[in-house]
Amino acid sequence: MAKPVSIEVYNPNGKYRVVSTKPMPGTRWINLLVEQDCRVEICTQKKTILSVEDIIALIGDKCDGVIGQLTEDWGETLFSALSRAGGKAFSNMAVGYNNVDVNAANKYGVAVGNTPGVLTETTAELAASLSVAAARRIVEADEFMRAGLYDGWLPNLFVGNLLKGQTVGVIGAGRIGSAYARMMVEGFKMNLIYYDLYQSTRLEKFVTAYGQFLKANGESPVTWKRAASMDEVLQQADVISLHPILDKTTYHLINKERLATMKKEAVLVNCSRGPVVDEVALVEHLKQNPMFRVGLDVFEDEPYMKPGLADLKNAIVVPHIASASKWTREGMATLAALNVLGKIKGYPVWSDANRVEPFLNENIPPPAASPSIVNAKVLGLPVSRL
Ligand SMILES: NC(=O)c1ccc[n+]([C@@H]2O[C@H](COP(=O)([O-])OP(=O)(O)OC[C@H]3O[C@@H](n4cnc5c(N)ncnc54)[C@H](O)[C@@H]3O)[C@@H](O)[C@H]2O)c1
Ligand SMILES: O=C(O)[C@H](O)CO
Repeated sequence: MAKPVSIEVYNPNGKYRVVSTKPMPGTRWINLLVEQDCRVEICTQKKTILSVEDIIALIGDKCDGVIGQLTEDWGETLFSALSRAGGKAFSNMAVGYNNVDVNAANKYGVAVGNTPGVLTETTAELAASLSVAAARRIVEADEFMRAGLYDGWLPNLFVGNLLKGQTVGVIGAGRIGSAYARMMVEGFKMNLIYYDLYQSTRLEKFVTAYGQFLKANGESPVTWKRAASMDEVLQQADVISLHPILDKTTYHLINKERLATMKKEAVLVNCSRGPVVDEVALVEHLKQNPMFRVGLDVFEDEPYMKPGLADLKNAIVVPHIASASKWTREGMATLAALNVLGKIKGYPVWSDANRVEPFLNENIPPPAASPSIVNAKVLGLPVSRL
């Protein structure tokens, strides 16, 4: 029998019951639900990762929709519980939804939402920050300073890598990968090599135009290349950032063999999902190659790190904060709430999940649509004409 969970309730007499498994930033998402006759219940349990049992208890006997988190296991058990409670909608408060079994949701006719776009630039900025921090050894130097070890400028103190003129490699040049590539190309004048299953024409045009601009101003132009294989990126790039989705094709994409083909002084950044990298192999590679550096936002067995990683000076580790800017997190909460609300109210699905800005403007009411439902096609949901 699941233990009772503590909750905070808004608009107790609302017609539709919407549950959020976590308190989320901002109040707009709550107001939007309340204005549309929802009773909003927010789980305030002091437990970071809720179990399936905890969430079943939250769903209860009657629940129209749930906003959940990437730490939760949304599979057959939870979708059947939600369906039994009359629920028709679930939204992750995240763009990645590898924690969700979409086939199970389809089976129960539950719409699955995610939150693309609003976190693109914020996540790319963290990947760029980790790239610079790793290349220039910023965290190591900070620790050295705080430890009182600095006793004067030295020619060899914390020498790192110059980014300008080097090659940045992007694996998974979707929304975030492309935004990161633009930052590194424009900000540090790096050349680009990328690998994705699809061509990113917009990104290529951007780099071409920027290269022409630099040339017209008497500077060396930047270049781009779409690699035929991921291995080409790993072998040629000086800084490599991983931005694919996590699925069967990207699990352990970076393994022992591939690490061995990378440059000895390369920088590897992961802001996608932990299991994209074989972390045990990475720890061994970092030990063997002290000038190889990594910046990691995500880990294979979150919240844990593989043994040895925390002791390595050539690794920068942060706790899955890539999307953690106030604007983005509030926007993610809004998109997740509107995904659920849209399905409850029978609204159509927004036609372009890459253009969610109209939902984020606080000065106007959001469009009457669900911003992003990943299984809309399978469920045969209508698409907005707006
Ligand atoms: N660390 C964080 O806090 C954080 C924040 C946001 C997103 N993410 C992760 O980043 C991922 C990407 O987000 P996005 O909005 O850019 O998604 P996106 O769908 O726009 O981009 C993903 C790209 O990966 C490519 N891809 C898929 N399989 C591939 C493969 N086998 N090899 C190479 N490329 C492949 C796709 O073609 C696509 O272009 C999310 O799924 C999520 O897991 C993490
Ligand atoms: O997928 C996502 O959205 C992140 O991991 C959290 O922002």
